[in-house]
Amino acid sequence: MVKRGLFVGRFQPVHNGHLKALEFVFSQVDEVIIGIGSAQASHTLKNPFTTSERMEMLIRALDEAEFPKKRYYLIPLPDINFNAIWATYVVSMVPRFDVVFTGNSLVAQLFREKGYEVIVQPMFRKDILSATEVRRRMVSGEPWEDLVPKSVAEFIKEIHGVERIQMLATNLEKNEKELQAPIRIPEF
Ligand SMILES: Nc1ncnc2c1ncn2[C@@H]1O[C@H](COP(=O)(O)OP(=O)(O)OP(=O)(O)O)[C@@H](O)[C@H]1O
Ligand SMILES: NC(=O)c1ccc[n+]([C@@H]2O[C@H](COP(=O)(O)O)[C@@H](O)[C@H]2O)c1
Repeated sequence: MVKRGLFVGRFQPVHNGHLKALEFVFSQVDEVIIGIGSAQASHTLKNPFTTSERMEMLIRALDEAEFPKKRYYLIPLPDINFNAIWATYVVSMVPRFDVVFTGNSLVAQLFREKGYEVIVQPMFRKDILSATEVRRRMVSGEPWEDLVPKSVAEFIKEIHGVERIQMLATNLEKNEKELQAPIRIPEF
């Protein structure tokens, strides 16, 4: 029987750390189930991209890295905000798997408590290879392209992703300023 591994991330956006982690996962199992976490979320500073955009990034990045499509499944996983039953919920949403690969300690704990084998995958340059850092650079106008696969950088440009994040940041700043502005009591 094929050995399947589960790997969950939000991929906001896909970066070279994810690719390194996935290379490791592909070296350990025959097939990889890639869960796209917080699938309901988009258009916020923490989760700027839609699930369909994140899927497209994964497909292009995995093509670029020459992982054959028949070796992976992409499955959107909306949050349920209910940690005690999250692992059971994931099991109900994806095909059978044998082992979980993660660097997220909560994900590791929730699956271990349900009796699953969990392998903590190695981290690669976490100081710069994190989606938080990619988004920070996009907002501040710093170069971010080297942190993501070439095909992902091209796709983000195609969909005007940087403009979207910068707009979200501007809107947030504007809303914060409005909230801080003194309330004017109209004169009667
Ligand atoms: N630099 C990295 N090297 C290896 N694995 C990584 C790296 N960054 C994230 N991962 C793995 O990706 C999964 C989490 O995916 P996620 O999309 O949330 O990444 P993230 O960069 O931590 O995101 P964010 O910064 O937005 O919270 C975890 O299993 C984590 O171990
Ligand atoms: N209770 C829940 O809904 C629950 C619990 C654990 C992880 N998750 C999700 O799994 C994903 C894990 O990815 P991160 O490593 O980016 O946190 C996220 O989308 C996170 O929201 C959800």
